[in-house]
Amino acid sequence: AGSHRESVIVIGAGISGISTANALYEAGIRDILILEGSSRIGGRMMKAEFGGYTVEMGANWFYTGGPVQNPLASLANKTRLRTSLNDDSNITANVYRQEGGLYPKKLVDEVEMAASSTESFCERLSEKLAAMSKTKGVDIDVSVLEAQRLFGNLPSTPLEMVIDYYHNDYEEAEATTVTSLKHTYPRREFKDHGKLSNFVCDSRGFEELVQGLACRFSNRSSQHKILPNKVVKEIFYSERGVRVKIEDGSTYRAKYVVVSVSIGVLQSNLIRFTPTLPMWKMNAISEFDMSVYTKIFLQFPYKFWPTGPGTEFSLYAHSRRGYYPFWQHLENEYPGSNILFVTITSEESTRVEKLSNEAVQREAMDVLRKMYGDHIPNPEQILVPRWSMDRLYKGSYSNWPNGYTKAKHDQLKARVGSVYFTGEHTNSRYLGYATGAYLAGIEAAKDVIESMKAEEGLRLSRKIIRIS
Ligand SMILES: Cc1cc2nc3c(=O)[nH]c(=O)nc-3n(C[C@H](O)[C@H](O)[C@H](O)COP(=O)(O)OP(=O)(O)OC[C@H]3O[C@@H](n4cnc5c(N)ncnc54)[C@H](O)[C@@H]3O)c2cc1C
Repeated sequence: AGSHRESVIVIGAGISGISTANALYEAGIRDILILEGSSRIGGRMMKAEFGGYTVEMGANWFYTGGPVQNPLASLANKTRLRTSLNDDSNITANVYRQEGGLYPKKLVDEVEMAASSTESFCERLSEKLAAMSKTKGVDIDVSVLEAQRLFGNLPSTPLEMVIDYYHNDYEEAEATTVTSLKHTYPRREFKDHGKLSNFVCDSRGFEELVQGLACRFSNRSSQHKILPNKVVKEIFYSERGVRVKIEDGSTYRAKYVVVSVSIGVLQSNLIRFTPTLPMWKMNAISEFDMSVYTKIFLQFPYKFWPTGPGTEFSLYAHSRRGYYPFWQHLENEYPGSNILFVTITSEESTRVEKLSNEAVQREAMDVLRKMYGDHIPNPEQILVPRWSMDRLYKGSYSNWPNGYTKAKHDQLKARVGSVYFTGEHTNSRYLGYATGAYLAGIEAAKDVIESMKAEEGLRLSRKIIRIS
């Protein structure tokens, strides 16, 4: 390897990298090389076999029912992905107190109503800030928590905190102190694509959708290649092109490189750029936020939780915000699987991901015994994904922090010479979501094609000058 020069090298075979390659292929570009650090395609769309069932360690949901067709839904249709519609409309009936026992639904409904009006206020304030920023020509923003304070509804009791968690942290996987109001509210993903929550429960996994995209171009007759186990450690770039160095000692050359690794990986020192990236680029990278979202799966010898309509989701209210707060059972998707999973995020995630499985199980079981009583059995299996610890991800997905301007985000996705950037974090509308990653891939491919055309034009005009 190394002597042949490709047109484009794509780093990463997650949905954005594969989407880039597919869009380039559709534009007629044939010599593309995809270098993937792990042994598989799919990136953060990642299944796991757990207790005889397939669960999703990464992306799990896509949203439909809105005015804009979700491109992921069409891809899911093509692959005939098995999904189930999640329904959280009865969640206020399933909120547990720290010491056990359910809160009265009426009380929770009141807190939920207050949280919903806070959310409406946040949406209105966000639109006002956007308008003000435009007229004044400066980016004016506040954090979600500051907006709540302005509205006069700062959650403080365990019940208020867990409902607020469910409205905010559960979506952004980050604390409300960090998250930008203006770039988060209203949530475009739901406004555009809809609020129908399609939960992927397919033995081929959500990643099958990425496989399906890759199949379009990576057949034997095409020169597109996807090479697994190629961890990129250095990118040399100049006017003439790029040279990409792999940990295994191999080197690949191309005219252009598209980097699709997560913002967490860009913030780490896994990939060295030579020459060093300019200061504006490094600042844009280091000031963005990578959140952590952890789904912990537990399989039990038998069910001890309620099943049937309206039982799918439960909340656990603890005085420590975000302590094992969000529970879901898989009885609708996989009847008889006896699987529960709990979602934790941000600081709790980074804390828990450092613990042993045994320690996590002890904490989770203490919570479940508060919720369901002392008699319940220990799980037979536990699965703890550790996204923040994995050097190929360094977290779960990006989050737009308060104070980060649109101009800075433009710099985050801007190319540096022949180095292009894609990935979910580069899509300003649906960042964090797999849909955003897919669309980001198409955007990056367009940018590369434009450069190719510009260069072709330059070459042609030089020729014309020479002839005349
Ligand atoms: C726990 C969790 C839950 C989520 N839930 C949802 C959800 O329900 N719905 C939703 O829409 N989105 C969800 N997401 C987000 C979604 O998974 C991502 O937005 C999307 O998959 C990102 O795709 P990507 O191509 O941008 O990045 P990635 O999938 O990270 O792809 C980048 C690829 O680059 C590779 N790589 C990294 N470093 C190197 C290197 N040095 N050399 C070579 N290769 C390298 C990685 O292995 C990876 O395959 C979730 C994510 C997580 C982690």
